[in-house]
Amino acid sequence: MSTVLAGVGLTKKYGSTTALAGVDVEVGTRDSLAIMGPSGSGKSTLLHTLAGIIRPDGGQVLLRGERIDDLGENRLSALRRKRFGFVFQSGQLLPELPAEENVALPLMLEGLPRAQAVERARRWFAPLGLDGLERRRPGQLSGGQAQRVAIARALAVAPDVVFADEPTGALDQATGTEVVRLLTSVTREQGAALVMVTHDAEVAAHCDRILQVRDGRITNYSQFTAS
Ligand SMILES: Nc1ncnc2c1ncn2[C@@H]1O[C@H](COP(=O)(O)OP(=O)(O)OP(=O)(O)O)[C@@H](O)[C@H]1O
Repeated sequence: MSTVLAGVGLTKKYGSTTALAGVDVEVGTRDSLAIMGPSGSGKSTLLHTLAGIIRPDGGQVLLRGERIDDLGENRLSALRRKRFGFVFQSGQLLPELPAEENVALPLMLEGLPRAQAVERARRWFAPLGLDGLERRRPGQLSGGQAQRVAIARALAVAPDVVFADEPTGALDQATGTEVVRLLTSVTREQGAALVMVTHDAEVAAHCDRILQVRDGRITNYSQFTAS
């Protein structure tokens, strides 16, 4: 496995609460990692630390071998925009923009002219089963369709890593399964790595590996060979 993103000896405290107590983790190209664990165990802190949103107190985050946790805020936010994609539980699409413009937005932020960005964005609709929904606004989409638009938006910039925080949390079981199946397969096809927090074991089972966190420590690392 060629490592894309690694966390080495990550620690984070909030006052007297230890959110991360020395975590080592890595993900590779076309690799997917699910982070599971009880409420308050440190899952979100770990995801946000790997994504350069939270700075660790100790340890390092390395993207393709280069340290990113000590970059200045401007460089770090530019890096997040270009090299990472994000899928949240819900509510991340801009309600006033059609789906295709929501997907095009990260490309426009990178300086691509609007027409080209929308043209590139449209290519994502068929692979994600969204054909014909390009001009719908988020309020005119089902929860599952909106999450698929969010996946397209996360992948539009061809990121190294996609981070997903409870991406199926607002969906029913069947829709959630369909969304996670697309998320894992499309991310893999694009050659990106996927890091996903979920409390749902069925959703986690779509990933190559599952990491269990408790009290800020990894307690179990399981690997699937047949995914
Ligand atoms: N900004 C913060 N300020 C203070 N304490 C925090 C902060 N963020 C997280 N914590 C604490 O750090 C610990 C880990 O929190 P974290 O959100 O990472 O857990 P989690 O496993 O994602 O939980 P959940 O499943 O409930 O979302 C918890 O005890 C939490 O209360």
